[in-house]
Amino acid sequence: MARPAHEPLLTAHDLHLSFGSTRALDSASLQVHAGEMLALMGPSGSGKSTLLHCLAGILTPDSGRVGYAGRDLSAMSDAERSALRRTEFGFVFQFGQLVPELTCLENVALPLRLSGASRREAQRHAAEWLERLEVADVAGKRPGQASGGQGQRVAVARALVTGPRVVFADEPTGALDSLNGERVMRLLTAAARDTGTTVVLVTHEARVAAYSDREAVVRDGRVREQERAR
Ligand SMILES: Nc1ncnc2c1ncn2[C@@H]1O[C@H](COP(=O)(O)OP(=O)(O)OP(=O)(O)O)[C@@H](O)[C@H]1O
Repeated sequence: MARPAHEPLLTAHDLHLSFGSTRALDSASLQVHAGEMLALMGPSGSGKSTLLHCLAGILTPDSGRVGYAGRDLSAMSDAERSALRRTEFGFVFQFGQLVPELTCLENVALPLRLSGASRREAQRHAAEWLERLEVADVAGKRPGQASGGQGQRVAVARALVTGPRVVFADEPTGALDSLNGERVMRLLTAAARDTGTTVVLVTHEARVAAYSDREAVVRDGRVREQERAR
């Protein structure tokens, strides 16, 4: 059934999550609309990554509800949640998401291969995405032979190659110098806008958040400032 256009694509409602005695989320609520790019900001340890992981169905909150496209993530089985992550979501992290033994091309082709695409088709599509992210020259290299900035652009290509509806990015430029960080953000933003992909981004850098449509500030496990339109 089609959802009304104004309904948010992703919602977190009153999330609580503790790790032992650490209260990581304390009544966190958030809404993300289809096609928007939202930056989660806030001090270190405030709960940004935990909130991102709950929205992406990687972590299950102790209480509260995460909704995606009108479905309740907490009501799904583990298998349903992992299928959703594989088919609808893409991920970019700060470090280590590429398989070191595979070439950059094979890394980008991997999610397509896992969804059943032929090797040839997957590699053709992967090569297009490497081109788009301006890293076609590292296609045959292993990630260890690429620079940090190139590696992150390969990671963005890998996150987008399956045509996800949402990309979750946790400090995607955190390990890069400012020039490379800007380049990753420029290309990620352009690709997301072209394809209408929703992006939820965790960053502590204002110049990275400046690429987003909207910023939400997480403090003490709660979203303190939301809907601050840019
Ligand atoms: N797996 C875990 N086990 C125990 N404590 C955790 C775990 N993950 C997060 N925490 C704690 O939960 C709180 C929130 O962590 P989280 O990583 O969400 O913060 P953050 O805002 O993303 O921080 P940073 O900007 O430093 O990455 C912190 O106090 C952190 O130490």
